[in-house]
Amino acid sequence: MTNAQASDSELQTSSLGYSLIPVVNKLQDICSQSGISLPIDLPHVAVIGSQSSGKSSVLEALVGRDFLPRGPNICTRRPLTLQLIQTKRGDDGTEEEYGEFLHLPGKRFYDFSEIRREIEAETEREAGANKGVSDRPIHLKIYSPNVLDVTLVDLPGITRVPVGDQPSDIEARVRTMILSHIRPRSCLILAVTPANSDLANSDALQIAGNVDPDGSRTIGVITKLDIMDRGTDARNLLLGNVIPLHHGYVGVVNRSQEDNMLNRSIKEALAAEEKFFRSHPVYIHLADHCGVPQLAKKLNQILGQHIRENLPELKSCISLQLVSVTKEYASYGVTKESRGGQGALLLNILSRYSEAFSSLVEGRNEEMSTSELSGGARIHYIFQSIFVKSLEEVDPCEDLTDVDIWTAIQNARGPRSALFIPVVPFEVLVRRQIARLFDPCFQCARFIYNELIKIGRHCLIRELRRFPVLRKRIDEVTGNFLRGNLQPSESIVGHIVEMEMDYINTSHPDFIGGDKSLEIAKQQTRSSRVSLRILRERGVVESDMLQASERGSLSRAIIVRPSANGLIRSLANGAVTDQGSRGNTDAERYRAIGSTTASNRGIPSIISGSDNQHSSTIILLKEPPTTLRSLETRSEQEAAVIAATKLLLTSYFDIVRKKIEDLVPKAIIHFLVNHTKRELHNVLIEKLYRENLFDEMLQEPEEVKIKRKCARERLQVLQRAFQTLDELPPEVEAVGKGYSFGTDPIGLPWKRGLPSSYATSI
Ligand SMILES: Nc1nc2c(ncn2[C@@H]2O[C@H](COP(=O)(O)OP(=O)(O)OP(=O)(O)O)[C@@H](O)[C@H]2O)c(=O)[nH]1
Repeated sequence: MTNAQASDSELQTSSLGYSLIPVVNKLQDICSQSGISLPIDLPHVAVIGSQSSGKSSVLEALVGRDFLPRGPNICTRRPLTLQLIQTKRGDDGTEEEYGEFLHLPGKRFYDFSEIRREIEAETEREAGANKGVSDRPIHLKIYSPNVLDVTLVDLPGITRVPVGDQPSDIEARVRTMILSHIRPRSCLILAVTPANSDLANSDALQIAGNVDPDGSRTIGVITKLDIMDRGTDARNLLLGNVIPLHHGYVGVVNRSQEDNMLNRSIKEALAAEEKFFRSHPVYIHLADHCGVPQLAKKLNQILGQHIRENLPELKSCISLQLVSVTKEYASYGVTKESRGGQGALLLNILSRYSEAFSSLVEGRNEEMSTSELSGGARIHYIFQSIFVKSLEEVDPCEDLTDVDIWTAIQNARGPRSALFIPVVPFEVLVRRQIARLFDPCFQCARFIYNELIKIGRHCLIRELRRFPVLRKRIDEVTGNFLRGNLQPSESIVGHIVEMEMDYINTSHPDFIGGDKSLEIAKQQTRSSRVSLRILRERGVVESDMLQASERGSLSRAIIVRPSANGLIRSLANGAVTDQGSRGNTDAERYRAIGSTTASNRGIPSIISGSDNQHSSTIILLKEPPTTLRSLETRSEQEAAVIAATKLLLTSYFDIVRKKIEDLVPKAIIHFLVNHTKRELHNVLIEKLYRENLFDEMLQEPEEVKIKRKCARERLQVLQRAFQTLDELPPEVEAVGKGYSFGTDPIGLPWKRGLPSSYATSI
């Protein structure tokens, strides 16, 4: 190693933050690659002390550059905020270093002595040329690849006696100015005291004590050890025996005024300082407390600790990113190139699809929605709240009028009159009502089919996004299979209804039976007629009601005259009418009949013969009409028969309804739902697991491939970042003396290391 190299390295190691630069660089790389902004805001370092105590000299030595005005007659009269900004080295390794003032934006100072001149000039612009002091800071940024991002503040020195343009309260003003800079907890205080003054009366320590009474952020710096009285030394001061300080003291030897005049470089000054301490009989034993490099080390430890304290936050940021990128990466699934791998992947997907289908149907789905019903719950809803509920609302006599019932009874009776309820019309009517159940049953099966289609589409929805061809084929196969299963379900559902229609089991224990129904019906008819009569007597029944209730008796007395087509119809006893006289509704029909009879009341034309000479010899019967309909008017007995029939219908329909409500869902579950659930896996494998289809099935869109690649790269970066944080060099080890700006790292998660799930090789 040459001398020049050696002194270069000495200079570097004595620089503030030098040892931390690689660590911070690493962290910055981690952050920029992970897309996180570095959550570390290093504390700023303020240098305070009495005038000419050597503050600027200490600062320069720490930065390793000559750029500050120094000298017995040149003092700091405005705060100087020096922001060090780390820049990247050029690709060819070049190191560009320059300064820029806030008051001269865009102007770069590559010559550091020019920076010094600008500081002096700017000080004069604001504070005048005659010792005046101003609290308006000068902002200087130094850009260099060799610095740590940290801010240093050089403050005017404390002075008691006003000189030049200084106001009489100069001491108070400077103290206020210093306090405003060092009060924030994030400020690290370098309290500079010259060794040739009384430490017990140190201005720096006294002011620092105001804002940092426990000394947790103050470092004592003793300057001018080289010009102490002969025979005295600062041993006790440096060891903290005079005024103890949490972070202790460091003694330094800066360039003297003579050195300045001789233009001694910092390098030379450092070498001289080292020689001084090494050759001093007292200080040689206090190596930890002596020299600018030692001061830089102490500061670096404190800054390192600060970085360390911020690591948990950085680590948890990276951790969060790791979780989300791991998830994203997993969502793109794995790719398989070999036939075997493809086959296994396809099999796996088909199995999980079938499993997901069953889970959704059975309500075992892990991603169960809490906002709406899904899967099996919807099937249950369709059965119970739609199908069963609708069936319960069916009125078995809804579209059966009394006329319909009576017509059926008459037809079944044939030419005879019957005293009891005939079985045939009941069966005809009940069958007709049961047949109404076909539609809701088929609809129910179709609803469930639609639900199963939806469930199928919902299975592996995310995973299959990357295999659009496979998704389409799976949907096709599932759809076809479901359609195939719908057929037997509909068929069995149809059979269930048909079975009910084919055999009307009037011996069913729950069936009301003919006798009982007639008895109840008679009671009902009688009581309704009685109440009708009472109402009529009270004048409550309106004319329409009266008309309706009296139709029976009226009709019995009516003999219908020929209608337009000349036919004569007897309405008595069985009440028939022809098509021509039939109105649209029962009421209209009745009115039409009434008006016809009004002009023909009396002797029917078929027997009157008054306008026909030969009528006494020939009795002409009119042809019966093509359509014969029953009238609404009936005797009490007949009304009871109708009511009884209705009771029978309702009773029997209820029995059938209960059975259908029970059996149809069972049939649909068995033939459609469960059969699909059981066989879907086999069907999918049979149709889709073909080696010649592997490539086609597992074809991914280009977009997915790109996204997977990006996610993998980000994941690798984050894993590396996580690991790097665990392997930070000892520069960021905690300083034993407990300097702290806040967070206590003990027990925080950064120590736990890389979660095993992220450590999986990609
Ligand atoms: N011999 C010797 N001289 C020193 C030492 N430190 C500083 N000096 C000299 O003391 C004088 C003042 O030094 P500065 O660094 O300007 O002190 P300062 O505290 O910044 O001064 P103000 O800004 O005016 O308050 C300069 O001439 C320095 O060369 C030292 O350790 N030994």
